[in-house]
Amino acid sequence: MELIRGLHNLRPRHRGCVTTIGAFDGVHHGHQAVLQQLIDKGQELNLPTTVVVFEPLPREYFAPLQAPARLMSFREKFQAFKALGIDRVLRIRFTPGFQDMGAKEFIQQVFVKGLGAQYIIVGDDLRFGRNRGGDFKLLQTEGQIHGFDVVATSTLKIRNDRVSSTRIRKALEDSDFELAEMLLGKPYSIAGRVIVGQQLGRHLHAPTANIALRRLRAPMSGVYAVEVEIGERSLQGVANVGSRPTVDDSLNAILEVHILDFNEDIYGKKITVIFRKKIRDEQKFDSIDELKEQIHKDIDTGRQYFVASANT
Ligand SMILES: Cc1cc2nc3c(=O)[nH]c(=O)nc-3n(C[C@H](O)[C@H](O)[C@H](O)COP(=O)(O)O)c2cc1C
Ligand SMILES: Nc1ncnc2c1ncn2[C@@H]1O[C@H](COP(=O)(O)OP(=O)(O)O)[C@@H](O)[C@H]1O
Repeated sequence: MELIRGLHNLRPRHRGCVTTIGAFDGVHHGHQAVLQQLIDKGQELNLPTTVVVFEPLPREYFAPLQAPARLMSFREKFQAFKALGIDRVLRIRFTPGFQDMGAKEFIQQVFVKGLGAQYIIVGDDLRFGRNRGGDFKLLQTEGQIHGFDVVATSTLKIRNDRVSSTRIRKALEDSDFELAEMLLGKPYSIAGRVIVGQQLGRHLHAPTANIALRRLRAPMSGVYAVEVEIGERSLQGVANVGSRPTVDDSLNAILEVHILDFNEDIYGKKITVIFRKKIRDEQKFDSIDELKEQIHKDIDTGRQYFVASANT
């Protein structure tokens, strides 16, 4: 799969495709249905599939503090598109210059000149261009002029309700990992590289592999029983998602996982943490000793959870 970094990197060979545009946060069941429809259409017309995404998301650009927590990083999204069999991803950086582009100009630059789109599938609530002036209708009208078809995505419902990134964020906040998995079509996970922390964990007799969350503010916080994938191995652990108020006052969110019965150096390795069950909320302790005692209780709770779930 090819990543096209910005409109200025579009070449004549990228013209002629079927395409869709959106945030695709989570690449959930609803998104997967749209992407499959796109792949089918591409095969029918013998054209490559191109997914257009904004990075950062418009809401993150305009109101970084109010923007909802993301379900996945761009890297994870890219991997999900790749796994589904999408041919190309066009990543458009939201910049001050870009935000002034009018809706018709957007259609011209992106779909007509840039991609030579033959078929576009979008949500009927899509808004684009300066002041969100462009909508589905405008895209259809322009399609008649420029010769491309525009179709609306159909709504996918699970448990009597629309599948959406917002609903998944809510499920995660409620620690309803079963519902989140049903909506996502896969268990909710966070993947990243293990970075060096304060080297305190080993003194608490609970070393923790730390993953920086960066732009990915996690959609939930607390202590969880988790599965950890390292390469082909699947291990069990307990994780904390939060700002570690007892030992750090920076408020930077981090994901830390103590892997059960494990003693290897995994700095720099890529790991995937799958959330299974919430154990408790994060707390600020008065002393490191209290924190240590609680973490060891969490480890016991995590162990009991995995023993019980193996027996059901
Ligand atoms: C299961 C678990 C639960 C944790 N709970 C809390 C907590 O409630 N409050 C807190 O401030 N830190 C919590 N932490 C984070 C610890 O403060 C942190 O892991 C420890 O300071 C080691 O940091 P280091 O990896 O940077 O050395 C938790 C960590 C784990 C693994
Ligand atoms: N059971 C374990 N769970 C997680 N990491 C472990 C474990 N055993 C050893 N490690 C290694 O130790 C490191 C964590 O040690 P720690 O003292 O918490 O340091 P840091 O503050 O750098 O995370 C991990 O990044 C990993 O390489």
